[in-house]
Amino acid sequence: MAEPSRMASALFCPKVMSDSVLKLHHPAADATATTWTIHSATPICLRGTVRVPGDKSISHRALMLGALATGETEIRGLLLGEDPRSTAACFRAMGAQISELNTERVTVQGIGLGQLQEPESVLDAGNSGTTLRLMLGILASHTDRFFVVTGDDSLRSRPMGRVVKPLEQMGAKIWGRQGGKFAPLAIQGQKLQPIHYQSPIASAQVKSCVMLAGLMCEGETIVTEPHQSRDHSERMFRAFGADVEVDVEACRVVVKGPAQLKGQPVTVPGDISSAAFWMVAAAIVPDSDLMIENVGINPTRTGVLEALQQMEADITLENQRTVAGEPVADIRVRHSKLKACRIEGAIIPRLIDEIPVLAVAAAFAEGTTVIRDAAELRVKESDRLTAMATQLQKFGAQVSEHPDGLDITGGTPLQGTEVESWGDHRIAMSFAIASLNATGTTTIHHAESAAISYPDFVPTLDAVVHN
Ligand SMILES: O=C(O)C1=C[C@@H](OP(=O)(O)O)[C@@H](O)[C@H](O)C1
Ligand SMILES: C=C(OP(=O)(O)O)C(=O)O
Repeated sequence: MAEPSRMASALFCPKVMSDSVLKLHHPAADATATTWTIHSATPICLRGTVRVPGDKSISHRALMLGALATGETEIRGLLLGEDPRSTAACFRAMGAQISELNTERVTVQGIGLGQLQEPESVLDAGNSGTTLRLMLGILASHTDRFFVVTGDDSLRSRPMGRVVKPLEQMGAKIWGRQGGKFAPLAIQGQKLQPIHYQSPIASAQVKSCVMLAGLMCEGETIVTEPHQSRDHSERMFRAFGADVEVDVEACRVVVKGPAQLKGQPVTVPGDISSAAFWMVAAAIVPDSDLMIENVGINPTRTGVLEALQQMEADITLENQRTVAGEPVADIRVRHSKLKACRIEGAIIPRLIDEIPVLAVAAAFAEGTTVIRDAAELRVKESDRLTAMATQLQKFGAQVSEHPDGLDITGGTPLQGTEVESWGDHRIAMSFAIASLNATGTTTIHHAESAAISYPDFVPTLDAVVHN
């Protein structure tokens, strides 16, 4: 537990802000878009307690496995972001009974492995790569049923060949744009054969897609990857009764099928990817002290903690515990002087979604932070390397872009500016954090995307900012 006197200052610091630091408006030309204007006229600090929303990866998997299991799955702490909503809508369209989504309690009445119904229309994964790629592994193995899947402009430009290729090796029949490389994709379900797939990329989406297809195969479906990616599927498959073996050293997973899944209670921990915004905010804004409660600290996700600790951020983990098979802690972060670090190699999949906000931390760190082996960021919701390089430069930061990373030299004071987020949630929220320690006003376009993973980002920011 935290030292009591410091806890008290974190929890009970009086809030004196009279007005919101962040203002929203909808540009006349596009009522669906939201622009954020953040004004840091007087020195601010961040204080208090934050409870981040449920983990996005675990939320998707709980809905999917719940739909494939027999019996009821009860989910507590589900993320109510747009991405899990897309997953819920797709599985409802295939016959799963999913109650109204809320954070308290969602129930999924599963219909059993291989029993999803052919949907009457196109399945829309929205902005969510996880929904589309994981769902493909499930649909491909549903014999005698036909599916068409698509997504928004961003998702239709993201590579699907990485999951289509192993599924085709298993016998799947999939058609799509450019020979199956891009959605929309059409799938004619087949009886699949198990394979040993050596994935060229460390991707939990690729691994999970093949594992999901393997659930219905007879025999061992094996996936190896160059570095270990997040292991939420492995943990949840086991909890639902599937036979899964993991060799962490060899980055290898074996699924023995056919499986029988049984509905389970799932408690979703807070998302460390959402917590990362507050960790960086508290680390860079002078006089800040934030307690971030109930954060999932699964070791395959904690690269952001290690990177920030390497940067000499003042971080302590308190109240460590295990909730529904996932390690959880409260994370306290206080402002400190940051130092540059190198982020590359095996840690990259363990902090892949946090690189944009780590780039913000680097802009305030002494020395040059080097990020490499992160070319995957070019095929996320936007090209996150170009987005961070070009827009941080507008703030006055010294950033150079490399094919697989960034060099960021900290120390130059940032100045408020006008930036584009390309409708990418992680980019929009990263710039909001940068603006807290920039002088003047920052305008962030297309920030409505925050609702993809963090619908309450703006009220949470307002609650913790003090001056
Ligand atoms: O499996 C998952 O839930 C995810 C895996 C990651 O993608 P990749 O596995 O494609 O790197 C991550 O970027 C994404 O936000 C969620
Ligand atoms: C990359 C992300 O998600 P997805 O691939 O599911 O769209 C993300 O949330 O940062």
